[in-house]
Amino acid sequence: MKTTFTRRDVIKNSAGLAGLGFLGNSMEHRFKEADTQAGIDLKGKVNHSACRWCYQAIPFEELVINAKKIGLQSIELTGPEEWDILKKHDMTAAIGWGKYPEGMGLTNFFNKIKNHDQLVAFYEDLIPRAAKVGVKNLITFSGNRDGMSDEQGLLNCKKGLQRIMKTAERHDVTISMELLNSKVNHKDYQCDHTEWGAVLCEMVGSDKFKLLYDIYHMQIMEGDVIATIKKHNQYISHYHTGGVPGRNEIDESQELNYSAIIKAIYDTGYKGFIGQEFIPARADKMASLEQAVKICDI
Ligand SMILES: O=C(O)C(=O)CO
Repeated sequence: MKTTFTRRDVIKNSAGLAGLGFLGNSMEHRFKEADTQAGIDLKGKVNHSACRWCYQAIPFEELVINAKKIGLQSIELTGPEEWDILKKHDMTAAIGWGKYPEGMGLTNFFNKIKNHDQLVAFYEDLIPRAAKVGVKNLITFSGNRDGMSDEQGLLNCKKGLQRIMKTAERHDVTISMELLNSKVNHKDYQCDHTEWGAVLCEMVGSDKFKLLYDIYHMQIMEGDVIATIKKHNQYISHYHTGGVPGRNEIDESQELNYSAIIKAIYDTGYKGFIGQEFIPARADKMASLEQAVKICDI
C-alpha cells in the first residue's frame, strides 16, 4: 500500500466532499500531518496490523504514530479507549477486545455455560461500540477444556455464541475465535485445531462467526499451514504471525516462509489484515516490525 500520499492526492480524492463544505479545519490539519510522514514503499495488496501487547513498553500514541509511518493501518487487540486514539490518527483496530468480565479470559470463556450470561452482556455492549468506530472484528476464545470433551465444548460454545450473533449481524461485526496452541503456550486450551474451529463455525451458522488463524500457534499444533489455509479459508477472518520456534521475529531465523504463506492467504481472495504478533527479541522493536511488514508485503 502506498503509505505516503501528497496533499494533492488527498484533495483530489476528496473533491466531492470539499464541494459540500465537508473539509473542516481538523481534516485540513490531518492532511498536513500526512504530508510530513516518512512512509515506506509498500505494494498495496496487504493490510498491515500489529498487536498492541507486543510493544507494551512504547506509549500507545507513540506506537500508533510510528506504526503508521512504516505502513501499518491498524494496532489491534485494543479496546474502546485506544480506538479513539487510533481514529485520531486515521488508523483502526483490525480486531478488538475489551475488559472481560471478572475471572474470564483465554482460559475461561465460551465453553463454560456458567459464563454465558456475562459474556453475552459483554459482547452486547462491545459490538455496537466497535461498529460505531468502524472496528469490524472482535476476538473471542473457547476457554480451557478442564476435563470437558471436544464434543461438549462445541455444543457449549455454539449455545453461547448463537446468543450474540443477531447483534453481530445487525452491526456487521465479526466475532472471531482464536486458534491457539495447547502444547507450548496455552496448555489445555480447547480451540487448538482448525478442524474443531471449522466445525464450530458450521454449528454456529452465521457468517459473522469465524476463526482467527494464528500461524505461529497452528504451526506448533498442526503444521501444513498453507494447505490448511486453502482448505479452511472460508472460516477464517483474521491472521496472526510469529516466528517458530520462539515467537520472535518472522525473518530467516525461524522455520516458516512467511512471504509464501501471505501470498497463499491473499490468493484465497482474503481482503483483511495480517496482524503481526511476534515478540520482538531485538532491541529496536520498530525495526523488527518494519522488517516483518516488508516480509509480508507480497
Ligand atoms: O496470547 C496469545 O498467545 C495470543 O495469541 C493472543 O492473541
